[in-house]
Amino acid sequence: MAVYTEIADDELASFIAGYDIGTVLSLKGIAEGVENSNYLLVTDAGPHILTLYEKRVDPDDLPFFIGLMDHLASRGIICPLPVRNREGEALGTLAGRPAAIVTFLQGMWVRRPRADHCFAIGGALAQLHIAGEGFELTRRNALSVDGWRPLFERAADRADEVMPGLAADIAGELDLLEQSWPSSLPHGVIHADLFPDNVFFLHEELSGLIDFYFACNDFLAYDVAVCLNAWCFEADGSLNVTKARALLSGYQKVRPFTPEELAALPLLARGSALRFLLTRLYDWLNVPPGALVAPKDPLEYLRKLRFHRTVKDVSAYGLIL
Ligand SMILES: Nc1ncnc2c1ncn2[C@@H]1O[C@H](COP(=O)(O)OP(=O)(O)OP(=O)(O)O)[C@@H](O)[C@H]1O
Ligand SMILES: N[C@@H](CCO)C(=O)O
Repeated sequence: MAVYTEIADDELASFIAGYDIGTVLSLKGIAEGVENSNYLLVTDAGPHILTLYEKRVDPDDLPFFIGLMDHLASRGIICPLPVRNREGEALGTLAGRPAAIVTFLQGMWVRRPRADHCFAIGGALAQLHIAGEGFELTRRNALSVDGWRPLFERAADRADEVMPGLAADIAGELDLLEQSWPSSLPHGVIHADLFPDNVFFLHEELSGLIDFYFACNDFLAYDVAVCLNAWCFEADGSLNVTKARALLSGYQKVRPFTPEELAALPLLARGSALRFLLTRLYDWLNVPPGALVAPKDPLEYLRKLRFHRTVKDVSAYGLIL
């Protein structure tokens, strides 16, 4: 459960008094997520999500995230809409943290994605990439290749507590990725964290995308690589080729890959695996005292990384060249 910051009743009451959303009926910490503190806020106007932004969110990035949700929603992507207070502001301060209220989306995330879910998410990702065109703000991806070494350096001396030899394995991978990372591929706004727990389905249909707090400008195919890793592997660490093919086909149907993107995908998948290995490793070693959070397993991403090291081309992901 991710609730890092508790909210006092009087603070909540004065925060909500600035909005036209009625009076508070209940506020419950949400037992999911690891990044921010999320609450289900029910008022007599209905359910909302109240988010307090925590450590990994730079407050200067919040206008990008809020503006992006508005932009994408206006172009047909089903995502939370920031709720504005009477002064027209979507961002405020609550319990000493930057805070926002967004609309509540119906649906549930899928614990065990099937190939049809993967096909749907591929299509939705491509739609998101197209809908992101024309968004006027930009945000550098702080967790792309040039952010990995500084992150590793903050965890390196304790990495072998998680698994003997892990630090050396990561160091070798970093060297390789820094040398071979692509310098130009089609780019635009990416979600960068579109895991199953950030995608809702309702009655078997994709019903919404959430959690835009890693969104940034980067290679579009890197976002595909993030999804490939998050949606298409089995619990035992093996790739499910049927799911991978479904995800990539769902994407291509909406936005065909360029040959350069296809050629780069195995490397992008390695980079994406390393990115989540590193953030999970750091979080595993640095759980804040008293926080209600279950850190995620870094080694799941080491297994994915090792798989991609064996991949020669996208036929390993079920695509026919
Ligand atoms: N707009 C929304 N509508 C409905 N439920 C939501 C909404 N936003 C968040 N939630 C609920 O809160 C949970 C955590 O939200 P979110 O994924 O944004 O948190 P996070 O801490 O940033 O998580 P993550 O670890 O995925 O980065 C979601 O799994 C979902 O149950
Ligand atoms: N989706 C991330 C957590 C949120 O950044 C992970 O599974 O590591």
